[in-house]
Formats: sequence, structure tokens, C-alpha cells
Amino acid sequence: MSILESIVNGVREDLAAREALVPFETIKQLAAKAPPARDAHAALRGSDVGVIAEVKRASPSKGDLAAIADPASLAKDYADAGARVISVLTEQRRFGGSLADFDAVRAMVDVPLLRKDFVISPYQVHEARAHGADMVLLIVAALEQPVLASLLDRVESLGMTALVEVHTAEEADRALEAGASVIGVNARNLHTLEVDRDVFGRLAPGLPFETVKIAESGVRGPSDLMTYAGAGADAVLVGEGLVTSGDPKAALQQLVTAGSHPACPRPSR
Ligand SMILES: O=C(O)c1ccccc1NCC(=O)[C@H](O)[C@H](O)COP(=O)(O)O
Repeated sequence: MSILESIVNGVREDLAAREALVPFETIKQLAAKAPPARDAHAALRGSDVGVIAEVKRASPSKGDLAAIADPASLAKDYADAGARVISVLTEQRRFGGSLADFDAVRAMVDVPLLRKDFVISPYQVHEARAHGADMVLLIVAALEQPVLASLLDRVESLGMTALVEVHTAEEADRALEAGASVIGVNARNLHTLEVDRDVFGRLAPGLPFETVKIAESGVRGPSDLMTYAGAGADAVLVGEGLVTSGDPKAALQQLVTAGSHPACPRPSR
């Protein structure tokens, strides 16, 4: 079984348990009552290269990364340092995240929030909105094409933005066919967990001009951001490099400064 399949199996079990407690109809009503979603698409389409800063406690590739005692305080640091969007991992078994982390962050910051999870069901989309998410991750490799298209429609029908994640040219074609307007190219191979930063540079030129392009994974400092910017990134998504830095706020400030530096290649629009 692949790592992705194993993660998704756990997600499916946890989802069934939550659905038994809060039925789909109830979560839909809660989502409908939530304040409107913030425009994450616009936030990411800046004239500089932006940063999506991630609250990431652990990962399948590295195990425990950081003891984040107060995710809200970390998110406040991210917001103060200029994060365009904050990503909060809510998958528990492999990433140590939770919806409680998400709620704490939502209560603290007004920046658009990405619910970062392995979304396989409409329930999770409404659940994300009910908790105040503005953006939802959809991983092409985890979804059959009709499911991907229908989840993307559902995310947008609730006023949120979908970050559609791809690893290959074929997945990028599927993302575009489904109607994705924000595509994340993840440098982390889901089979080997190895990070190859060159994947973004191979796939980005094949994406339409108007697509918002996010380079995900492997940013350890400003030079990685500059490299991704040179290959056409509108923004980078960074987790490990921030939470293991010892000073996430300062580390993020350095990235934000690099993204707006005159020498940094600008998104081409
Ligand atoms: O991080 C992992 O080990 C991982 C393994 C399997 C599936 C997904 C995984 N990570 C999710 C992500 O996309 C990253 O958290 C995100 O891109 C940030 O990456 P990084 O800056 O390298 O922590």
C-alpha cells in the first residue's frame, strides 16, 4: 500500500467517526451559517511572490517536527510577518494536526486560512467552511476525476478557493480539466517522500498564464523562494523550514522580504 493510500484510509476512518457524531445535514447547516469566506485567490495573486505559511507539527517523512504549544500564537507570528495565507494541517494520525488547531488559529487571525488535509468527501468541505476555512486542499493523486471535479465545484459553491495539488504533468492536466484556478505543484514525491524542487520548473511552464501557481515543499530559505520565483511561482507553501527554524517569525520575514526584493522574479501578469 502506498503512503498516500495509508493516509487516506486513516482519514476515512476518522471521518466516519466524526460523521457519526455530527451528521452531514448538520455540518451543512453550520457551514451555511459561517461568516463569508475571505478571497484566498486574490490574496495569492499579488505583484510580489507571496508565502503560505504552514502550522505543521509532524510529517510522515520526518516524524515530529516541532512542539507547537500554541498554534494560535504561531499563526499570529505568521500573520505579523506577512503570510498571505496560513495553512493549518488538520490530519491527525501522520501530521499531528486537528480541527482544534484550526479553530484556535481562526480565532486569532484574519488572514485567509487553508484547511490542509486529505479531502475525499463533501463532508470535509462543508466541515472546513463550518470552521471558517477560506481555502481547501484537493490532492489530484487521491481523487478520481469525477470526484475531483465535484469537490472543486463544491468548494467554490461555498465561496472558498481550492488549492489543487499536482505532482506530474498528467495530474496538472486533470486539475485544469476539473477547472482549477489555483494549482500547487508539490515537490514531495508521495511514493518516496523525496523532495525534488525541479518538479515545479518542469510543470509550471505548461500551466496557463492566468493560473495561480504555488510551489509546495522544500523551501528552506530565501534562495529556494527565489528559485521557485524564477520558475514562475506566485507563492510558495512552507512548513518545515519555518517550524524547525527556531524563530518562525524571523524565518518567514526573511522569505517575505525575498519575495518582494527587486531582484526577485515577479509573477508574470
Ligand atoms: O510532509 C510530508 O512528509 C508529507 C508526506 C506525505 C504527504 C504530504 C506531505 N506533506 C504535505 C505538504 O504538502 C507539506 O506539508 C507542504 O508542502 C510544506 O512542505 P515543507 O515546507 O517541505 O514542510
